[in-house]
Amino acid sequence: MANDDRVKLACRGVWKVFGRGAEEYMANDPTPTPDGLRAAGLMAGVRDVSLDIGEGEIFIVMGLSGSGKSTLLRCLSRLIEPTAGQVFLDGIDLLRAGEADLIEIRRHKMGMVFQHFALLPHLSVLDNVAFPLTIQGVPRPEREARAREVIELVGLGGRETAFPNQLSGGQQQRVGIARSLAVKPELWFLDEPFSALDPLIRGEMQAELLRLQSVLKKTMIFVTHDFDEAIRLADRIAIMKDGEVIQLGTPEQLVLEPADDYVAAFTRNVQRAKVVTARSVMGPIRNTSVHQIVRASDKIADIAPAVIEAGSPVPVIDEHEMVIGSLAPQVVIDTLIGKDARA
Ligand SMILES: Nc1ncnc2c1ncn2[C@@H]1O[C@H](COP(=O)(O)OP(=O)(O)OP(=O)(O)O)[C@@H](O)[C@H]1O
Repeated sequence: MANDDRVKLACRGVWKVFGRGAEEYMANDPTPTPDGLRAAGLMAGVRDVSLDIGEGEIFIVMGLSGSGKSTLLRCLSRLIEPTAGQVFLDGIDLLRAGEADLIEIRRHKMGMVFQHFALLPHLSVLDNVAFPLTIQGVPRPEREARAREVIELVGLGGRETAFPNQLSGGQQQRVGIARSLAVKPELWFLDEPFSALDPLIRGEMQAELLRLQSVLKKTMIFVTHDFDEAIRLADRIAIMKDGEVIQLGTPEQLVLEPADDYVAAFTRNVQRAKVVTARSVMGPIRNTSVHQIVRASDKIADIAPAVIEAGSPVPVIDEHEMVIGSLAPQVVIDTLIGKDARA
């Protein structure tokens, strides 16, 4: 997260320990080892996680099955009660909110999308999407207008009267997304929302999500076990293993400097040129007569043809249009073929 970004959601020292007597055990030993817990018949789904998630950020939680992703997401949304730790939404301690406040916060500030969320089979697309507003007591004309707006937004305009069983899996997922957006959530939790879809539809839905985000600028916490999906969507990725966040960084940071073999195993098959930026591989400023120019934030894959075509080093500019380095065609080629250009 950039320094000047506002923190929307934060957590400090969050633990979720499963098993009878977990609270008492944690009260006696606030930093238990996995072995100690096992001996007591307990198990930590989430171990001591602290995060700051910026407003408008797409924050991905990634890891193998059983690593604790869903449990962390549920703790952050307080769908389940953490055993220890704090969660702050806009600086307010969510774990101290009373039941009534929590219902209000969930209804008005949080949206949730799950892999298998139940659309109501006897309700039309319009009524499914308007359903959360019905619960809020929003009058019919207003809730239908809002529902039509979000149905349009997710590309289902014209299908308002269809029933769920008349829609494809991808379309049903769009209805679920529209329904979660109907209440204009500030925080959007998505737990493996596209995992049940075939690869082609999945790719379309990822593109759709990025398009929606460019318009809506929600704070998004998105769980996936698919690293390709993570790097396509993420501003930052938290990698989880055995309940812990073992690395947190941009896709580029994870690919260039994986913290350990577990992270490296995810990044191995990633096309480096799709995540590495000019800033990471550029050389010193050079005098050059080339007319081409690239931005420090440009991905190598996107600028490769232009730089190779230029035939000699191309100036690199930052967000203030200042020249901060140069990018040589050979470095671009090395990145494209997966050779570590920084070596
Ligand atoms: N209610 C529960 N009681 C006991 N153990 C649980 C409970 N819920 C989750 N766990 C355990 O906590 C660990 C983390 O589970 P979690 O569902 O968060 O993993 P995940 O990374 O989301 O996995 P997946 O990708 O398979 O959904 C797992 O070992 C799981 O068995």
